[in-house]
Amino acid sequence: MPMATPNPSVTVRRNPHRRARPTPSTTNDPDHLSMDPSLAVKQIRPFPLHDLLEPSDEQPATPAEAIDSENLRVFIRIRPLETLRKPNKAASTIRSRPKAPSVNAIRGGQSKKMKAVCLSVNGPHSLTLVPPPSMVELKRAKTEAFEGFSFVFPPESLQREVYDRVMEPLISDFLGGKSHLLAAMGATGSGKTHTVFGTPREPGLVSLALQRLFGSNPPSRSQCIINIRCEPQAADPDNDVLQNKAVLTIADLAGAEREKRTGNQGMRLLESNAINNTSMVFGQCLRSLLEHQKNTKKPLQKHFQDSLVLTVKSGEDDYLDTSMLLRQASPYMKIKFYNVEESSNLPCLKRQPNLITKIEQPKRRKLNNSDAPVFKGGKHFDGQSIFKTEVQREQVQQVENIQDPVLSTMPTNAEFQRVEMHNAEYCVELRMRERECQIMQSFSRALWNVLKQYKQKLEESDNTIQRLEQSLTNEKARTANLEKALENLRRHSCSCHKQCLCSSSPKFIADVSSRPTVELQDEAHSESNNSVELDNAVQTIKHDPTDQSQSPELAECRYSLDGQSNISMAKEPKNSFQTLEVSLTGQHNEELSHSPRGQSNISPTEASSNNFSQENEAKELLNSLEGIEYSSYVDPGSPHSKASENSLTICGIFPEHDISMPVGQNLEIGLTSSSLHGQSNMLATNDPSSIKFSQENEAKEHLNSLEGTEDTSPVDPGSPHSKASENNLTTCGISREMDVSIPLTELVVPPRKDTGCTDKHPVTKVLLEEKPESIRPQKPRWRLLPTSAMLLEDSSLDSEDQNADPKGRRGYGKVMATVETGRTPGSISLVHMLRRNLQIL
Ligand SMILES: Nc1ncnc2c1ncn2[C@@H]1O[C@H](COP(=O)(O)OP(=O)(O)OP(=O)(O)O)[C@@H](O)[C@H]1O
Repeated sequence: MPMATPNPSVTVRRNPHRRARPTPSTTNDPDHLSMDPSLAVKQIRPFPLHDLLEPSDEQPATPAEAIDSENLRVFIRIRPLETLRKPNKAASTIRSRPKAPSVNAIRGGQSKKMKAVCLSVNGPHSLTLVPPPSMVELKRAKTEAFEGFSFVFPPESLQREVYDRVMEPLISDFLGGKSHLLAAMGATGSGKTHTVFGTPREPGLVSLALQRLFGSNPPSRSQCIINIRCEPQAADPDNDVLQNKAVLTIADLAGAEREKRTGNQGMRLLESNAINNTSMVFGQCLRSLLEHQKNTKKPLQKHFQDSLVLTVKSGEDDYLDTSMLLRQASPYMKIKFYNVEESSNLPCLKRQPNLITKIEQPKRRKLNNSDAPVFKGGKHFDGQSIFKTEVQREQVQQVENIQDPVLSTMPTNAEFQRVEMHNAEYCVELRMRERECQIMQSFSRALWNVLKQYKQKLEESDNTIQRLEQSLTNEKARTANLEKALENLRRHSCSCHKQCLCSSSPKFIADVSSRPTVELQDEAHSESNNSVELDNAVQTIKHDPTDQSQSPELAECRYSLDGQSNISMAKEPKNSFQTLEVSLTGQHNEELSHSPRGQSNISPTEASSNNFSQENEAKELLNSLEGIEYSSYVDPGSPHSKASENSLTICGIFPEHDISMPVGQNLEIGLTSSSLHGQSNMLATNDPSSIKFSQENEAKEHLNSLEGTEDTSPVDPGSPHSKASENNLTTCGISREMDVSIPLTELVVPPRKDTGCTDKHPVTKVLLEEKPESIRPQKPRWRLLPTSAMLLEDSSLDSEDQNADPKGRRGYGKVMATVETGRTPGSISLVHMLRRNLQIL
């Protein structure tokens, strides 16, 4: 019972292949597949090659055609399926496919695992392509028959069989002096390489040909073109064969690949595209030959035989590849050549790329240069003249005449190779460049983004820097304002103290004139504190002598210090000598003036300063204060000495390198109210080694009378200054590293009974021993009280009783002591202070 067929129609592929028409044998008999396969093959109409090759206009054939002509030989070899078992001899015979299921029956029946095939060999020159049932159902394809092949090798054909039919004639012609080309063409994996090169066990065409010629090893896969050139060894007029340089070209072309099947990516994909392009170019070359042969005036001439071996796979999965190849290669069988014997002038007829280029270039130049004048026959025409056009036409005709024989010549094997290689290389290079461009674009984009980010960060950094600079400027302005405010605050504080002292107490005024440095610092004696601290000074002013703006202010600066105030005076190092004047007037004013070297009268307040004009004397004073040589000098004739009757003047002139008085020395000045002689009293302590008192005699007398002690300080009895200030008690002391304090009202000395000082200057001696090595006093000891309060203060000489009594009773005790001793309150207070300070009691 005949089997049902899904596709009763069979199409015979013709050129143009799109005009497929049903096979005549199947148009009227839908059950033709049920017939005997041999009958079915017979009913398939052969490929109408002659109809296609027939010229449109009936013209006599060229002499060459009449002499010798043959078509391009196209072989087809069907690769066996992997699971296909080698069929037996009977099954391998060429037979038609009666119906679709019978295709499997041809190969089937032997193994259930066998794949379905789409190809069936109809005969030695034809085959049938059967689409898969799925495509048939969708009516997307139908069965087609292809015929006219030089030979169809069934899957079971052997390598040797292929060689004998395909390669052996070429080798024979090659050895006879003819060039040939053999190319294997087909889908990937269809068996091109296997056919061309084969394997060691099954050598291919090349191997067998080389064995025939020399014997050599086959090359590797992929696209490979082998040119075997026959070189004449010697000129032999009798042997025409060796005079020709015959070339046998064997090409193993790259197989067309379907990307969906291969799944190639990246470089493999690019390579696959190049391979497909190569196949396409090769097909275009063959199509060009096919189209060219329609021109009967210019028949294709060749001097060698070309052959093409098509390799196909017969599996259903390979239907598309096989169909594509068959459709593409079927028209190639119509290519007809007119064989010509290769002669010595043959190269002249071949395409000469260099010659064409040389000819075409001047033609293009002249054609493009339309404005160039053209001379002919002595006449001149511009670029638009008709004569010029004729000349150009002649030139073009000349070029065409040159090209005509070239175009009429079939491309040689080398030209095919060059075209293929060139196109392949060009495609690969083009894609590589595209890829490089893409990479460079990506890199440039990334680099641009990075640069943009860096630029943004840089702008942010600039903005931050600007903000910081602005903040710094603001901070500087704020700092300047704060300094000004601090300066104003200091001035205000000074003025407040001054006002307070002026209103209620004797003033202590530090008057800084030409060297208005209140704090004196000596770098040469940096280990000591070169300050003169007036009690617990809180006012410290540094003055830059170069700053003129400060001079007037500081010159008038008067520091009125109470018990918690200090004035530190520092000497600048490069001054040769300086003068410190501490003057106590009758109004209890003290002025400190600090002047540079050479200025003896530097105190701006004449009533309160004594001047030293002689440096030598100042040095002596300093030396005597240092225990070596220090002497003070008071100008007896100075009117200032008379004006400062009730003042104590301590003058020191400090040599440049031996600023001993202020360096590391502190001056303590005890000031009491005018209790001894009804006038102002001063008590000052100085270095015990050398002190000069202006009124030392009187002071000693008072002290001796009060305490019974002796002061052996040298005093110039003839000094008019001493006479002028006879009513003052002046005790000056400059002690190293000791504070100089000026209690304006009361000098409170802590009792030091254990002090057994026998020095001639017990006051300063005690102070020297009492004071610690520290630069500043640890805590304030002096209180600044108004004179009136001091007068009412307890002046009891009994320190123990005083300490024992409560504060509220001190005044009472002082009054009582005054009554008992018959001393004035001022003297009692002075004695009290001396006792406590000097630890005499
Ligand atoms: N006629 C044949 N008989 C047995 N095996 C074959 C035959 N043809 C091809 N093969 C096998 O099929 C496989 C693929 O064959 P081959 O490499 O020659 O294909 P190809 O067309 O050259 O592929 P590509 O285009 O990728 O180079 C090989 O393993 C080869 O041995």
